[in-house]
Amino acid sequence: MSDDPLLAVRDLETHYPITKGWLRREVGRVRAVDGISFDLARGETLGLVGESGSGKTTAAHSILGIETPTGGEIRFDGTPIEERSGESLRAFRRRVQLVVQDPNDALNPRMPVGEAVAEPLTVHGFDDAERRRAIAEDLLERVGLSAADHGRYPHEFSGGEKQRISIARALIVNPDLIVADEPTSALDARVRADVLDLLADIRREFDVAVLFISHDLDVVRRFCDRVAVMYLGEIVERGPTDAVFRDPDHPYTQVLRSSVPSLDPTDRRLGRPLTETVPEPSDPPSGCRFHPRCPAVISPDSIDLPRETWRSVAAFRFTVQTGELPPAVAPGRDADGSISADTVRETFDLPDAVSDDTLDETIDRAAAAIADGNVEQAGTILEAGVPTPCESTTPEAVSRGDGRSVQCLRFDPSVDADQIADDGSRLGDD
Ligand SMILES: Nc1ncnc2c1ncn2[C@@H]1O[C@H](COP(=O)(O)OP(=O)(O)OP(=O)(O)O)[C@@H](O)[C@H]1O
Repeated sequence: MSDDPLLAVRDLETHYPITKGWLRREVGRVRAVDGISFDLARGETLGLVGESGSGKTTAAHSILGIETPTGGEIRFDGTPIEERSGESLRAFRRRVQLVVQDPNDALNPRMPVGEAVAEPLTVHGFDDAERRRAIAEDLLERVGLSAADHGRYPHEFSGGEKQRISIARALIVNPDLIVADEPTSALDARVRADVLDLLADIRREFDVAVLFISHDLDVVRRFCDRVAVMYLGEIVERGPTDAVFRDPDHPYTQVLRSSVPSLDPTDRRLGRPLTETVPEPSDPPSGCRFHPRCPAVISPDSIDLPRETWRSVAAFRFTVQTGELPPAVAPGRDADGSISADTVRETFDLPDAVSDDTLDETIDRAAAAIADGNVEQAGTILEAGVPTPCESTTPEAVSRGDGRSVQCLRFDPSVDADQIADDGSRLGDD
């Protein structure tokens, strides 16, 4: 066995072209995965979490060769996967198996489940039919079904049972890595726990590594040794699962965690995003991609405000720029249509005046533009008058010890602590 990690992903990039016209001219790119790196050791479980659209499935499909990466490198057992061909490629396809969210996608409705479980053996040249059947029956039992289920068809099983069958099918070729893409999301809560327990058991029994993809932090916390948090194609935080979820460093992880009350109902230091709109991965924000939504976005040197006031000002800017204004101030509002700049200030929890004169004038002008129904102009005014270092500087990953790292300017030693306006380690709900 080599010293290389089982899986080493470096600067992986998978962009999808956006094309136009019958010549299919490329007019842009969806940056679904945009430079992620991680290692997975033998027998380890790594969770890849993030909201829908953050690039988790694209990352998994790139590793499996279902999608072709546009950049970076993926090494499996020390060998770049694009260098594999012939026997080495066949071995890779055996050693890495996929379990998908909906087991119906993995099972042919007209094939008895025993045959479905045994099918990968056939594909990999295992000719002895009787032996194939015996192995499949053994696996059906090991995933909690019965050898006698061998001749039954998928429709005779519940969703949870079908997922057990697809896990048996993945295991039959004795893989080193299972990529599990939302394997329990389609199941109801009780069955989900059973299938997770099964996955945990077989991982130990078969000593198989698992790349576990999920938007469900609770599930990842129960199952994974380590976690990598993805946002808009990038990994923004990583580390041992317990440590990351107990005390997340990245505001995005804090926001994600705050949407899962069961993770720690006593912890009130929760963040809410400034805006709900997730930007398009074809046009990600500059600097830190989370900055337009980040409740801990950093104020520039030039603006010195109490923290809560700065947060309201930043929320004002980014909400106006997304164009999704609260109904009270949105263009086309009911009533007689006329509102004052003061109403705009009130709606956004902005004080009547802020201590910084230039900023106060910016807010006035933007509020007046909104009162006139000119949201775009207000956005332009705020973009120029309410800058943040988070939009102009791309954060590097900063090591936080114990195998943790975070990609956030709040942890960059060169950023002035005054700008962060708290101790830099967490969001407060103060
Ligand atoms: N074949 C494709 N062509 C163009 N864009 C794509 C393609 N597949 C995915 N995308 C886009 O890439 C981005 C990342 O999608 P991906 O499915 O990898 O995210 P995800 O985190 O797995 O989300 P989900 O949980 O919803 O599947 C999304 O904006 C998605 O619309």
